[in-house]
Amino acid sequence: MSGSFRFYSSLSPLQFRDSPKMRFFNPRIQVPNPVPLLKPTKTAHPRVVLPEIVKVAASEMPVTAGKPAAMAESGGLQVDLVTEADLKENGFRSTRRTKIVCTIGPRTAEFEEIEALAVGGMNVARFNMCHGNREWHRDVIRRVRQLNEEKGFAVAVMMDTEGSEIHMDDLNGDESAKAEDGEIWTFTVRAFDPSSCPERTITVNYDGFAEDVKVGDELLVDGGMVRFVVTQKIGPDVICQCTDPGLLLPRANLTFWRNESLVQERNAMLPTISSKDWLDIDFGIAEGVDFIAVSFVKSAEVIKTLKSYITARSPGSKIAVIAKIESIDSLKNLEEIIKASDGAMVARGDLGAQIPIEQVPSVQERVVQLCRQLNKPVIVASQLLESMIEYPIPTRAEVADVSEAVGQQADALMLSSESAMGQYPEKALSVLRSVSLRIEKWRREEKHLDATDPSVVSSSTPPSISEEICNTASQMANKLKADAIFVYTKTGQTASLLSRNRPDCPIFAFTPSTSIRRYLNLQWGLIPFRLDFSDDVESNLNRTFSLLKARGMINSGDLIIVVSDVLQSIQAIKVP
Ligand SMILES: Nc1ncnc2c1ncn2[C@@H]1O[C@H](COP(=O)(O)OP(=O)(O)O)[C@@H](O)[C@H]1O
Ligand SMILES: C=C(OP(=O)(O)O)C(=O)O
Ligand SMILES: [K+]
Ligand SMILES: [Mg+2]
Repeated sequence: MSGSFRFYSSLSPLQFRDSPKMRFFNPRIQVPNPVPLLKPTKTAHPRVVLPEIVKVAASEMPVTAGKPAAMAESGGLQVDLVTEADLKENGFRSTRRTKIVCTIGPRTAEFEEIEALAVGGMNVARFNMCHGNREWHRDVIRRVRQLNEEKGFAVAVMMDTEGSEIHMDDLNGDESAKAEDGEIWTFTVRAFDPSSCPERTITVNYDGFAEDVKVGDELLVDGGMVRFVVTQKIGPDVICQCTDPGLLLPRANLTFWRNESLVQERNAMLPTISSKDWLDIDFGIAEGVDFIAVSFVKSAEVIKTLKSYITARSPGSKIAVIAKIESIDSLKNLEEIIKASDGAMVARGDLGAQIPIEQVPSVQERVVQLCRQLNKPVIVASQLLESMIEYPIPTRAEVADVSEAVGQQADALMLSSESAMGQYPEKALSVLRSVSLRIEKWRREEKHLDATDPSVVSSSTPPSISEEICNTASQMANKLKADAIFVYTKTGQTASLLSRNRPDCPIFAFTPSTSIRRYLNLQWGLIPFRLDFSDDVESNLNRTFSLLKARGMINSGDLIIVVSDVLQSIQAIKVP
């Protein structure tokens, strides 16, 4: 305890303006407010003079075109090779290794709100096609693009499909409905005018609903937030009695269980990608999203189909396909699914409604490990900071859950309702950020004490040259205690292979493509920059040294391991 308070002792805790009682000492974790601390000092280099916490936090510092130049003048750095345009184009940088995905919703859809998330460290903005309409999504996605262009961010856009899940409809415009213990409710596929919908009646989106359920089945809303037992079936109406009361929310997901197992009848045959999803995918391709996350993937086939579809529709497109692991069927085919995909998401919300909840942590661990082996980025999603939808500070248990995912070295953590419709999106983001930085640092220190740490990744068979180069470069960087790895990469592949090794130092990745830059922004430890490569290798090196020196991210005398996928080489260089 004293350790953590010493760590933060020079900081003022956040001012909890919305909750007067929080102004007094609160034993729950104190989150440093990054903003006032991060102003670069005019006279000296932040990395040299600031205390430890600031040294870490300074990596989250937004750098605008003007500031580094001013810093550079006073610090005597040579920025002659770095143009203002380079600095602007490559705006905000952070050396936090764990990336953050934020779901954008009504609470975070305005330009200023998205900007606040980007400044707060959002790497990927996620759009859930379950909610809103295409016009809404189009407008907001364009705001993210505009922000990237104007301020030099590399926030990637992820579109998440609705999928063929069974869910309730929109509650006729009501925000929620309360189901009390013992009450009788009807779930039906009938359609009603909003004004004529009978009381305690919920319409369901899946036509086969009444055929699939049996009297005696348990009906779980949102994975068990509210429970019913089926007492009677009358034509398309399923009559249920409430056994666990609670709030019914619009479009809440429905599963039914028989003898303590998930019921999979005709609903198991629903297509993973529905007709509406295909239209959403066309929309995503047209809007140039960076990632498409596919809900309720059951097998590798659907991923392969989607990837061929994207290639046919948009040849040369770089849209990456992420498999959401949330369906019970996906667990049987995990390896093939992940191999076929460009990444995976542990979608713990629905996963916890499809398998017994106590099995979710082991599935998470398995998926994270498998993705690392197969060199695919992995996102741990849902309920990380659920209480922060309402409260400005997380529970200790939530902090422990976040720490676990960071300790597992997942590529990214995701906020859902916390950022989409919660009261404290920026605070939730700041908790993910500070917990990530703290646990990453702690893990590096622990590793140095533990000589047996087996963080070397196995090679594939047959071995590939780039994989061996990246494994060796990462080991070299660790052994020589290098300050950074620089990688010059055209396709991003070499950068991914370095990230997969989870080296101790940050990996600065330079690529000529803005879309690869955004794609790399999801991956652990990569700090991607866009840069036109010249044919002269020496000049590329000097330009990137100057660029990062001007930002205070490296210093003269630092040891850099340089990897290039064009030359297939490793070099160890001291920064001039
Ligand atoms: N585009 C949107 N429009 C309106 N509400 C949204 C939108 N995206 C997310 N939300 C809200 O945020 C909540 C959390 O988002 P998410 O986790 O993506 O969805 P779900 O709860 O359906 O799994 C949703 O239940 C919904 O209330
Ligand atoms: C991320 C998830 O998917 P969605 O929010 O789309 O239900 C989940 O189920 O955890
Ligand atoms: K979804
Ligand atoms: Mg889901």
